[in-house]
Amino acid sequence: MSNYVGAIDQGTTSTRFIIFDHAGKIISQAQKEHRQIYPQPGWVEHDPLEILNNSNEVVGAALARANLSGSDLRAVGITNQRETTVLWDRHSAEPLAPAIVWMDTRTDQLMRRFLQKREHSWFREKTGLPLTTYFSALKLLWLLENVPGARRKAEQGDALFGNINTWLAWNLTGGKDGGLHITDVSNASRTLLMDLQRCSWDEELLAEFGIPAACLPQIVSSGEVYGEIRSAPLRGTVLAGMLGDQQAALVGQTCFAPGEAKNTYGTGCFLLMNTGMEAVHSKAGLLSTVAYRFGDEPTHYALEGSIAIAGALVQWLRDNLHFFDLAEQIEALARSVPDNGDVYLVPAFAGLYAPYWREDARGVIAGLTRFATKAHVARAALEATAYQVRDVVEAMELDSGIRLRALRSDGGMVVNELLMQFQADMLAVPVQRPRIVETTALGSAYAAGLATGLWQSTEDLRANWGVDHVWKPQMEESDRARLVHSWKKAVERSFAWVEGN
Ligand SMILES: Nc1ncnc2c1ncn2[C@@H]1O[C@H](COP(=O)(O)OP(=O)(O)O)[C@@H](O)[C@H]1O
Ligand SMILES: O=P(O)(O)OC[C@H](O)CO
Repeated sequence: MSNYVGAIDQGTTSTRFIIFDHAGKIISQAQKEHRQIYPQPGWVEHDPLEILNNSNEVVGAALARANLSGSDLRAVGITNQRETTVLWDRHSAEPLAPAIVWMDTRTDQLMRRFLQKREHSWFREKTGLPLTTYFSALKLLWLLENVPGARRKAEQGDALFGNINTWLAWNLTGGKDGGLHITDVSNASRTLLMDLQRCSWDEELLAEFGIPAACLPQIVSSGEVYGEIRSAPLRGTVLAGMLGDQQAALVGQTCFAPGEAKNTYGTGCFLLMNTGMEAVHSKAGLLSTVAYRFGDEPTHYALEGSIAIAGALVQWLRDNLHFFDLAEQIEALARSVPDNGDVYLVPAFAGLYAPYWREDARGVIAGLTRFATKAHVARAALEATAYQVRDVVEAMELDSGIRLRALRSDGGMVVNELLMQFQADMLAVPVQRPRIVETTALGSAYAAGLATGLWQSTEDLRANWGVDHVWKPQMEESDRARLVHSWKKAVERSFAWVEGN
């Protein structure tokens, strides 16, 4: 039997397909970006068909590069941008509308409607999540209320809801000719519709939101043989893993013991700490979420600090302000000045997520003087990610009572040395980058490989983890305190921009 496992990593910015071997080494990979669609302020959409086509394209390209076919893979896992909501017609396989992306805020009016009746705590107790625009429930409800005919189709089971994992899995396993309509526990825990303890759809929540059960996928584990892949180019292998991308990175970083944590710097930034078989309810503004459940093993939980805008701010400077042509050029620009020149940028483009959860916040640039240049703004943009992560770590330490000793990092931004050093300085603990930085894809490959016997247990996987680089804190405590103080002032300035909340 083959020792290769494939992972489809469908992220907010791009889709990758990576083939790994038993040691977690990359055998082949391909990647493609998809369009970000912004029809109105606050709206962010993706085209589900473009994502499906890109996924098939990168799979084909990576297989061809390694001269392999689907049947040369032992199994395939999917990992995905979470919460992003797709509703499609099961007979035509056509989406009823563009996918509503996780950071889209069009549902803020809907959110207020529900908050007039219920407190955040009611939703948190059941799901581990506050009621915000971030999670899938309100996005799905928006589609049911705004797309003509959608509610009727959903009630009759003719329209299917899914996050991107479900959409891809359904298409891979047969689509309109009998594709599996499934989601894994980690993705289901991000819908605001799943009971976090029982890991099943919660009838009270479905009734509260008016969501028909007939359109929901079946909740399955994160690693088991779900079924055969029936579409090209992966025909000949099985689908055996599914994990939300942030949970997949936790697995790829082998954070299997309570207290072990990772931080992924991508479009957004997501810090997850494994809390073992207990869902710890946060008092400091973090989320409680499912980390993973492999086959019949117990469900593992995590505390999560979600930051909506990290790498997306770099993209915004590139695409909207035309500061540079390539994301990586931000580093040279930011390094051309010795410090931030007292400029602070709070990227509250989608409100502020953890630990603030302020829907009414919007982006601000604070501290501007005639001295400030484009380079200071670029530096402030990079620093913003590190400050936001610091805020989340503070909350994580409060909730867990565990003092972080080092931060395992990964994601597209970890090639940025300036950011990584500044992060170590802001946290006053070392920041580590592992040898294999494609931890998200690796995590879902691990899920699929565990389900098909390539690895026997999670403990087996630890051997594949090793450090490539460590950034040690170098900043004086007094400098750190001064910078953090100004950042917190800037955060306050971003609040209550949107009125009527
Ligand atoms: N050298 C760099 N410095 C800072 N940010 C970068 C750099 N290279 C890429 N990025 C940012 O990283 C993000 C892409 O990371 P990735 O992990 O692929 O994202 P995702 O999984 O969300 O699609 C983009 O938002 C991009 O702006
Ligand atoms: O695709 P990423 O890496 O930006 O991750 C997005 C998150 O899953 C959103 O919750």
